[in-house]
Order: sequence, then structure tokens, then C-alpha cells
Amino acid sequence: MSRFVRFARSFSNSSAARRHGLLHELRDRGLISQISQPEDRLISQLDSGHKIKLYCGADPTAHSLHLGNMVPLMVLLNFYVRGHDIVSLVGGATGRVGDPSGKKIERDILPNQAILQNVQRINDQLKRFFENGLKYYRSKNVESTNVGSWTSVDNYDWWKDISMLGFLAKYGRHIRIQSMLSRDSVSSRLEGSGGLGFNEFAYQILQAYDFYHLFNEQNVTVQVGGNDQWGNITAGIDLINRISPKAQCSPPTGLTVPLLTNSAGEKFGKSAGNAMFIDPEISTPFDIYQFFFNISDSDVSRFLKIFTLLPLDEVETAVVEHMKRPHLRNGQKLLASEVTELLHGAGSGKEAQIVSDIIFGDTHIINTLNADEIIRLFNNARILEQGKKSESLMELICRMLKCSKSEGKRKLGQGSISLGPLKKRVVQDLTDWSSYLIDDKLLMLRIGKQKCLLIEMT
Ligand SMILES: Nc1ncnc2c1ncn2[C@@H]1O[C@H](COP(=O)(O)OP(=O)(O)OP(=O)(O)O)[C@@H](O)[C@H]1O
Ligand SMILES: N[C@@H](Cc1ccc(O)cc1)C(=O)O
Repeated sequence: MSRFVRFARSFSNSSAARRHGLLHELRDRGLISQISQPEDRLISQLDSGHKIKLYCGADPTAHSLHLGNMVPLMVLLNFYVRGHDIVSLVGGATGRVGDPSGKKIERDILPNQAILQNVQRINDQLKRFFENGLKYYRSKNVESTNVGSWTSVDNYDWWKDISMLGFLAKYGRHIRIQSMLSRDSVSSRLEGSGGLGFNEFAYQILQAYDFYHLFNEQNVTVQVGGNDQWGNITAGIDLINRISPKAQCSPPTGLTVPLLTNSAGEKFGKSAGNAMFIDPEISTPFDIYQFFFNISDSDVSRFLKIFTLLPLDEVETAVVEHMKRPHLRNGQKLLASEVTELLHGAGSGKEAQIVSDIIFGDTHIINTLNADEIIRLFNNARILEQGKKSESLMELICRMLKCSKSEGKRKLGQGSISLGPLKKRVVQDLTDWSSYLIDDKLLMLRIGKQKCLLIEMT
């Protein structure tokens, strides 16, 4: 090996190299929509190996973060694993006011008790996200010793001590009405018929002050958010530039990610009602796996870059291979398994994949497992059904499909019912299960081509 190649290899593994080019990589991953000026300053800080501190906030307006929220969090994760410090903020204060960004009508505000519960749950989700994200990164990078720090804050902790009088007297003059009116979140609502309450109008001041507070108290210089947050983030930059002497030598920066939309072009999130929540109590690892397994071929490359930490050259190779035989869905399988591992920890992607393979009729995999293992996997996926050996097949079908006896009879007569891993077609009712059960306790019931149920029979 030449000295140059050796140097290049060790440089590419060094922490300076890992920081160097990070913004370019995030751009290539499709994770950057806008960066505030002066962008050069941030680039040169990163190029010189300077450690920076970034934050991203979420309001506790639902009990769980969702995959849309994960996009800006992936930016934080990319910085974190390369040695930068990150702060996640939960808006215990801002959640009581309501962000008008991207909203056509005023939000309903949750009762205080629900907000407090959501703050707790979202904090737990963030902790799990960064802990699992780091383990996921380490599982791929043996040399990853130089990670940053992660802290979590709740903006209620500083807002609870601020009085309106004190705030207006100290900061009021530095917050300019003209700029507030010109922000999209405000101007678009003023143009519409619904108008805007003072709470939502003032929201940007709260988020602006958060950035100022974290800039001053914790040396946070970059705020990350979805593109709908641009106005709130630049409000913070304006405030910091006006009143903080530190801004001269270390200017605040805003970085937004593109908003992930569904096929109808709606922002993927709570308000559009199409959210896939990441809390394991709401979505199992298998749900996450299924979600990504079912995406279209045209989204495979984009989502692999956004939602995983796979190196970009590996993504490219995987996509080329996938497009040669898209019907095998290998691209979706890779994506689904990686995101599941990232969110739910090592081994979870593989387990979800086994469940999926069994459902989609992979007889090889089912033959390698015993009934207890399959029961455990399906139980974890929360899709294990329960049945009684004393039930007849017809009774079982009617119960599982919540259908009438005549409908169940029709299904049987049509030949759409098959039993066991060998998919034996059954056209008549039966009560003797012995030849169909795996290890005398587990029944695989297929109804048509779409439905496959695993039923623990006692
Ligand atoms: N679909 C998305 N794509 C990218 N970023 C998103 C998406 N949805 C939310 N975010 C970002 O996640 C962060 C937290 O968002 P927030 O707590 O407001 O959730 P939300 O789903 O946007 O809520 P709502 O739908 O009620 O507005 C913000 O920076 C926001 O821009
Ligand atoms: N306004 C953000 C959440 C947030 C709240 C406070 C902040 O300081 C930052 C971000 C949103 O609704 O998505």
C-alpha cells in the first residue's frame, strides 16, 4: 500500500475528516433545504475541526414524535455521531401557545395535564432515539470513539420565571413588528379569512428567545428544524444578532430540512393525520418495518439517504442492485431493516424482517424456527392471535374475520383458506387440528392472498 493511500485511509477515519464535509454529505443526503447566511462561517468552522452545538425543538402537541419529526433529528444525529454536541428541546412552554407555522387555522390547545404527559413521553422518545441511534452508528463504525454530548431541555424551565413586564422592558424594543408581520406563518394567516390570535402571532418571539437563551447559556450556535420553521428560526437569529455581543465572533445559524410529504403532497405529520408515530407503545418495530417495506421504488433512494446512516456509496450500490430486480423489494427490505434497527435497537430489524418473510410466505424461514420462537416474534409485533383447539375452523374464521357464518362458509367453499406452513388448502370445516399445527400449538391460517394469521392454539 502506498504511503499516500495509507494517509488517505487514516485521514478518512480521523475525526477531522468525519467533521469535514459533513454539510456536503447532509446536502447529498437530501437533508438540507436552507442554511442562513453566513454559511461560509459554518463551513469553515466544520472544516477546521471546530466542535459546534446544535438544537432542535418539538412541541408536545401529541403523545409521540413521528417519522416527519425524525428528519431534523437525523441532522442532529449525523452531527452527534461525528463529535458535535446536540440539544433536544421539548416545548413545555411553547406547546401551551401554539405555533401557527404551516397552519391554515388556529390550533386547539391541549389541557395542561396532557401537555405535561406529552413532555415526559417525548423526552423518553428523544432519549431512546439518540441512544439507539448512537448504538446503530457504532454497530457500523468500529472506530467511532469521538461522539459528542446530548442534552435535553424543556423551555418551560426558563419561561416559567419570565414576567411579561420584565420581558417587554428588556427585549421588546429589539423585536421588530415589521419583521414579525412579514413572516410567512403570520402573513399567510392575515391574508386568509380566519385571522390570527395574539398567542399565535407572538409564538415566534418565544422560539426566538429560546434560541437566544440557549446561545447565551449553553453556547448553542445552530438551530435545526423543518422548513416550516424558517421564520421562527430567523426570528431567533435576528434577536441574537441585535442583542448578543457574542454574535460577532460566533454568529447564530439556522438550518432547515425539506418537509417530507406524502404522495398527495401533504406534510407528513400529526395535523395532516398521516403520521407514523415512533413511540414503541404506539408503533411496534414491525409497524415501522412494514411502513418502509411498503414504500414505492421511487422513494427507496431518497429514504435510504435521509433515514439511515448507511454510507452514501453503499446506498448507491444498493439502489442500483434494487433497480435491476425491483420486484424482490430488496431496497425496501434494506431500508425497513435499517430504520427499525436505528429506532428500536440491534436485532429488531432482523426480527421484523423474519415476521414479514413468514407472512409473505417464505417457507424456508418458518422451517428453521420452532413454535415458541415464532410466537415470541409475533407477540412482539403485537399480531399474534389466540385460538382454542376446541373451536372449529369455521368458528375460528368467523371470529378472526368478524364475519357471519354464511360468509365464513363461502370463504371455505371458494378455496381461499389454507392452513400450516405448507399452505394446505381446506374446503370443509374441521375440528381436528393435529395435522396442521406447528409443535402442536401454533396455527398458520391464510385467508386469500392478502391475509396471513399466526394463531396460538391452547
Ligand atoms: N414532514 C416533516 N418533514 C420534515 N420535518 C418535519 C416534518 N414534520 C415535522 N417536522 C419538523 O419536526 C419538528 C417538530 O415538529 P412539530 O412538533 O411541530 O410536529 P408537527 O408534526 O410539525 O406538528 P403539526 O403537524 O401539529 O404541526 C419541526 O422542526 C418540524 O418542522
Ligand atoms: N415550533 C416548533 C417547536 C419548537 C419550539 C421551541 C423551540 O425553541 C424550537 C422549536 C414546532 O412547532 O415544530
